[in-house]
Amino acid sequence: MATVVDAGNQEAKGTDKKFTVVFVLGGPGSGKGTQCANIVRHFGYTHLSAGDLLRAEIKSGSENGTMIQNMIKEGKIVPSEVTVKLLQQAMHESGNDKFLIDGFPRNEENRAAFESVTEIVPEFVLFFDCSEEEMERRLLSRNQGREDDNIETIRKRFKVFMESSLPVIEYYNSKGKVRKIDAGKPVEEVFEAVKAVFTSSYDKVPA
Ligand SMILES: Nc1ncnc2c1ncn2[C@@H]1O[C@H](COP(=O)(O)OP(=O)(O)O)[C@@H](O)[C@H]1O
Ligand SMILES: Nc1ccn([C@@H]2O[C@H](COP(=O)(O)OP(=O)(O)O)[C@@H](O)[C@H]2O)c(=O)n1
Ligand SMILES: [Mg+2]
Repeated sequence: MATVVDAGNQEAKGTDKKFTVVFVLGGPGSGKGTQCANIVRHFGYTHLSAGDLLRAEIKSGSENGTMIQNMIKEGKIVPSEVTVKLLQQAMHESGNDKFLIDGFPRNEENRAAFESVTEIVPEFVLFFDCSEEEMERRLLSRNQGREDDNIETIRKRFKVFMESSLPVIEYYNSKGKVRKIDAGKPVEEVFEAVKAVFTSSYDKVPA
């Protein structure tokens, strides 16, 4: 496994730049995964959820599995080295060249590591803005059997989002890359706003 990734890294230096990437960010339960499924159907991107890749890594029995599982249970952010490798590997294996990267970068370390390893600059950053009250309600009724969808871990994830992830969104905002969506509305209404962002990104250079 490591060999594949290392080969990817070497070849990729410079060549990953051919990939188009949209980062999909927002608090836990803001609807990132739900909207990504819609975007894939309409716009032909491949959806890569950093959380899903980490959960698959736990299931695969990888040597990092226990460490990843403990961090997810505590709502902490897994070291970038692990997550960037999983993302890079998934991009290379997909056969596509357009990606929605969901739930990443979640902190400054994630952002800097991805940028230096892949040299990819995101096309734009979709930011799902939603109140904690609504996100909490959604997470508590998500029913996917996730070990981190309990009130104790949810509170920790909200704290990490405010302290570590919002600054990354601010960083991209200062570069004019953020497309903010009101994610507190029903799924269909949120998707209308999302579609408008993708449609206009094809016609014009972002202001
Ligand atoms: N706009 C919405 N209104 C109400 N419920 C939603 C909405 N978007 C997503 N959900 C539900 O909320 C939960 C969390 O959504 P999900 O897409 O998994 O969010 P995230 O990936 O940001 O954590 C899921 O059960 C999903 O069905
Ligand atoms: N870039 C990332 C993304 C997720 N994760 C971990 O995976 C957990 C679940 O992430 P997720 O994106 O699936 O969660 P949601 O925002 O979809 O609810 C996070 O709380 C982190 O513990 C991470 O460490 N680094
Ligand atoms: Mg998700």
